[in-house]
Amino acid sequence: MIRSKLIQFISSSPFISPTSFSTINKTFLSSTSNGAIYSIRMSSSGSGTKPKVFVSRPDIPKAAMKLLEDKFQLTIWTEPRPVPRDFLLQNVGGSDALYCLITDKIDKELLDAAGPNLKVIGTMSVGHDHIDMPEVKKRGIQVGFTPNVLTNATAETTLAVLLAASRRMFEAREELLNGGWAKSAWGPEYLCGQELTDSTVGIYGMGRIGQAVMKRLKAFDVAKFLYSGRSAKPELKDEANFVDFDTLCKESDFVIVTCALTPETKEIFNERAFSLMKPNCVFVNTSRGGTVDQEALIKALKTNQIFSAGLDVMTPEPLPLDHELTKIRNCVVVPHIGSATYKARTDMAVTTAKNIIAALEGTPMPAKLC
Ligand SMILES: O=C(O)C(=O)CO
Repeated sequence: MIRSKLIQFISSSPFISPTSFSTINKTFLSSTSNGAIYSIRMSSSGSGTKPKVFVSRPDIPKAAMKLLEDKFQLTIWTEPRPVPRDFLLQNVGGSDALYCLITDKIDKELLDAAGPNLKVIGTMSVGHDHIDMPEVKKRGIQVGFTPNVLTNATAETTLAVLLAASRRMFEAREELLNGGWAKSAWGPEYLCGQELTDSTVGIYGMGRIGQAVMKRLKAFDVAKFLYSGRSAKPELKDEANFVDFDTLCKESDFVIVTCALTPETKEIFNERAFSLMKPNCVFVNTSRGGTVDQEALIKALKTNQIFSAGLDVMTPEPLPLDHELTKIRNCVVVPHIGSATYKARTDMAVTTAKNIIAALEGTPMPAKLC
């Protein structure tokens, strides 16, 4: 309310033209081509010689901001939501580095807007499908990312959605709240689900996160682990069998997707893949929504072709409130919280800051993508 009043006041202020900045305690206001006024914070006067870093979110863990503030002139988007595209395009120009998130699309248009000074992009993520990598490489821009530090948190989330989907936790809560439990009481088949004990678990994409998921699932007395993806990993020969994609779909009681989104994995879980799966199959996705043909998944869930799904990722994100996925009984959906622990997010932010510092100071990045 106060903010919208402030914006109204600023909009009608004769001192602020559509392209000008106005100082309010180091917070600057800028309007976009459609007339909306947003604010950014600048960490120093702007006339210094420090390299310029655009930070696309204000709620970056403090430990990382401190590292950046000490060395650079920062321009920081001030609202805890993704920076509007047109605003980013208008304000990123002249930056030496860009601190971005998976919600920021880094494409040719954005790189053009940033201009020739841009030397490094630090993405606070392990996934990088939001970055046009060929274009970035062509321009000689370095990219840093955050592998390893979010592996455990994401593996934990994978288990959480797997168990919620296999043991029908969302349905159970609904029953508790809507009186269903009061009606049926304890019943032999009431809210029964699928058990991991003696099951076959298939992991698609046995990278760092896939392996961390397998390690945790071993405690559940799984009978067999299968995995599929680009290539077999000899070091896993005693723990899991490398199989082709169809075998993974056909033989697994749980199919878990932990691969990166690439042109090869785009919508690889399609109608045909779901038709191969067992009716008791629990499908879990904590990678990217784009690996799934969502209409095909919805059909497979509605027709009980598979038992249930646990999804941390989907298309689009955020999911509209009335989206079909939110209404399907046997689908557990959570809002992309894979790496959402304080520890992981702090480590991701610090790694991103260190990547940017290293690139701008000409030393090796802790986690370099290119
Ligand atoms: O790091 C990533 O790629 C994420 O999806 C954040 O959880």
